[in-house]
Amino acid sequence: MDPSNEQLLARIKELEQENEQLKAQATLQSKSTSSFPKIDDNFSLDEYKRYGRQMIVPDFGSLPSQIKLKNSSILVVGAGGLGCPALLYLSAAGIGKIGIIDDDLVDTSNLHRQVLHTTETVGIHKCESARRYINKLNPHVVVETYQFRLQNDNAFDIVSKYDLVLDCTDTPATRYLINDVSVLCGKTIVSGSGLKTEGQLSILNFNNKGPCYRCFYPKPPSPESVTSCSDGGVIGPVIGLLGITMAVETIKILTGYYTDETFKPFLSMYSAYPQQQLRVFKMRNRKPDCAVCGNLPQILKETILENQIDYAAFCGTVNSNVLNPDERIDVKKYSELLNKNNSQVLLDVRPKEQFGITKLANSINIQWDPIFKKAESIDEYLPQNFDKSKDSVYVVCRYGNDSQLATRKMIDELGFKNVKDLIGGLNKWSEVVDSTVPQY
Ligand SMILES: Nc1ncnc2c1ncn2[C@@H]1O[C@H](COP(=O)(O)OP(=O)(O)OP(=O)(O)O)[C@@H](O)[C@H]1O
Ligand SMILES: [Zn+2]
Repeated sequence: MDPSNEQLLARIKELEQENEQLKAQATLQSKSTSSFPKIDDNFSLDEYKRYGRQMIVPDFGSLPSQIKLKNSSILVVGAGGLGCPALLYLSAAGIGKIGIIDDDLVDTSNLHRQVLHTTETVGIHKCESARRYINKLNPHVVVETYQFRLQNDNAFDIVSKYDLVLDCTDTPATRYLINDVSVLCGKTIVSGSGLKTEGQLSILNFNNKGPCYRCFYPKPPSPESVTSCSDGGVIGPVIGLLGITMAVETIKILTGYYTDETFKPFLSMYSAYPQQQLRVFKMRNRKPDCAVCGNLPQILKETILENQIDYAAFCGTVNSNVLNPDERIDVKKYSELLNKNNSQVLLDVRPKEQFGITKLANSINIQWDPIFKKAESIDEYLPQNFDKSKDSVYVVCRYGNDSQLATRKMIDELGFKNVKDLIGGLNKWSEVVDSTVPQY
């Protein structure tokens, strides 16, 4: 397509989206001001009816608890697999103000678990997609959205505006950032995570007295250990269940069910396979010498935060100095090379489940982890007359992170002289060379 037409179509799509947002806001405003007049100091008839079934549950705490929810504000970091179900139930429950921060756009691969987003909202900001859903579900909730990443330079301003923070990001770097900033701002954190068939939940810095994440894990892991692109996937309802339990705990905290006396730090772990299991472990109290929540003077704590790793650069990409430029190859160049000569070895270092979904022709699959642990096994898979000292090997993975680490290892430790990493992996291949290769 002519590039100017493409730009025009993209602009039309943007304008259509803006138009829809304006219409939705206008409808909402007219509804929330005129359709639901208050019948007392607190609620409209609609709200009494809407929240009645939870108000009558004795543990919930009746009308006073519902009023507390209405007067509460929460910040949900990440409108993904954990954030969507948490947002769904918390907005339905009647939290007064909900902030959502996420810089990502809705992708088709999100839809099996990120239940506020729909096929219709693919391509738009997750924040906006979530806001639309919540507005339809419960117009009494005020939704504030931040369509960018939470990072060092904005975290204090944003976190300090809310009563409680839900960490729904599941990324190690952001987990430390949310922890440190929330502790310094005195906010309780409800934190969740999930992978494959399992998940965990904990409450951190409860009432600014409970233990924080650094009481258990004082230092962030090294960038290399968290930038693997073999992400392992997750079963939708497993992460959904964790998001919902985060909503339950948030309600208990905001309604005052837990007190300083009754709250005991815990970590709950859910496994779906082979049989459902929920285990709750007691955790220890605050560590007096914790660098963030311990008994250090405030000024020192802030210095600790300032001197931390660059959170924005921490996630998503392997250190750019893992490989030299001559140890990497552009996917386009590699495809041209293939057209001339088809004899080089292409090593695919993804897990076998992913290799089973899609692969490039004539590739050999040896997963990055086993290569790392048991390097000699690579030789068994190579063609018989393969000469490590001169023959070429190209290494590919899903996004191009693991392949860099594998390439480094093969050159430094395994005696390969001619190894190159395919920049950007299969994803890039699908974008640039062959769009029939599915991105999953
Ligand atoms: N620092 C951050 N600030 C704002 N949002 C964040 C931050 N870190 C992560 N997120 C968001 O948290 C959400 C986490 O969602 P989830 O773990 O389900 O994965 P995803 O990134 O959507 O999916 P996939 O891994 O398939 O691309 C994402 O939408 C991501 O953009
Ligand atoms: Zn601590």
